[in-house]
Amino acid sequence: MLSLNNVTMKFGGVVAVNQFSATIEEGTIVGLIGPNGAGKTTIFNMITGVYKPTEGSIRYVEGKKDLEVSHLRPDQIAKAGVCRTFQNIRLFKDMTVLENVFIGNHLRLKSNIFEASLRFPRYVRQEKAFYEKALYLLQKVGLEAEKDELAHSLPYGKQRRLEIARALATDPQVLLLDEPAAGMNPQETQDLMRFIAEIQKEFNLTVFLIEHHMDVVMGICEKILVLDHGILIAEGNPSEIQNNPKVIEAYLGVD
Ligand SMILES: Nc1ncnc2c1ncn2[C@@H]1O[C@H](COP(=O)(O)OP(=O)(O)OP(=O)(O)O)[C@@H](O)[C@H]1O
Repeated sequence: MLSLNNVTMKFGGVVAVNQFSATIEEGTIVGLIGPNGAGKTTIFNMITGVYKPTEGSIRYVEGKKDLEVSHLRPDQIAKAGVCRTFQNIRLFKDMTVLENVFIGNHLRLKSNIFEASLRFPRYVRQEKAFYEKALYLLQKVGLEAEKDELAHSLPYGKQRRLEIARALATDPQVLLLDEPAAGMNPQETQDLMRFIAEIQKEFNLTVFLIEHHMDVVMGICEKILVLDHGILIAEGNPSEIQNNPKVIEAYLGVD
């Protein structure tokens, strides 16, 4: 579970996020929507340690873990099980599809550099397991046939899937997706929705996603949070959000 309590983020005079409180329950898919500049990506940046909130707390509780995320570095947060994709795709463009996923595993590597360079049995075993896992994830995202192609040669929709596969390779418990359907055509968007719902079940993930495609948000999210000018103006299930006058005025009505 992620719990944000009265979180505020100020950049100089700009209050990007203002006293934001929300809970993202374990095993759910939650959407974050709102007009451009509402503060959505800033919330992701605080959850992943890119920014430290000016005020408030962000707790990540799962099993025996109970962490104050705002005290941790981005790598510590990723290692604790919170992983993300970015609004602008950030792949290793000159690496192959398989290498991109393989690299995601390295967060979980147990061998040290000495064992790796001498190819100790423990390292070789791990490498083999990672290779199989990377292949499995590529098959899951429908990119097995492209495994040896360079990441930048893939069409946009497939690059987005690859980014998700790489994030999954880190064994996250919480997956943050920043506009996963951006730039996708309606068919790719439909496929992506199915895919997110599928991986959520299979890997028992908690998914928190920012998205402008309302069909994605309304189709797969159990709960939706609506942000406007850094303030949470509504929270509810898809039909509650679609019928909320404040949301229609701030966002849905003007789309
Ligand atoms: N590093 C920064 N320095 C200064 N201002 C920032 C910074 N990051 C974000 N902001 C400002 O904070 C506000 C919220 O931006 P943010 O990117 O979080 O919005 P968003 O809801 O994700 O928008 P979009 O849908 O366009 O991606 C904006 O006014 C933005 O200019």
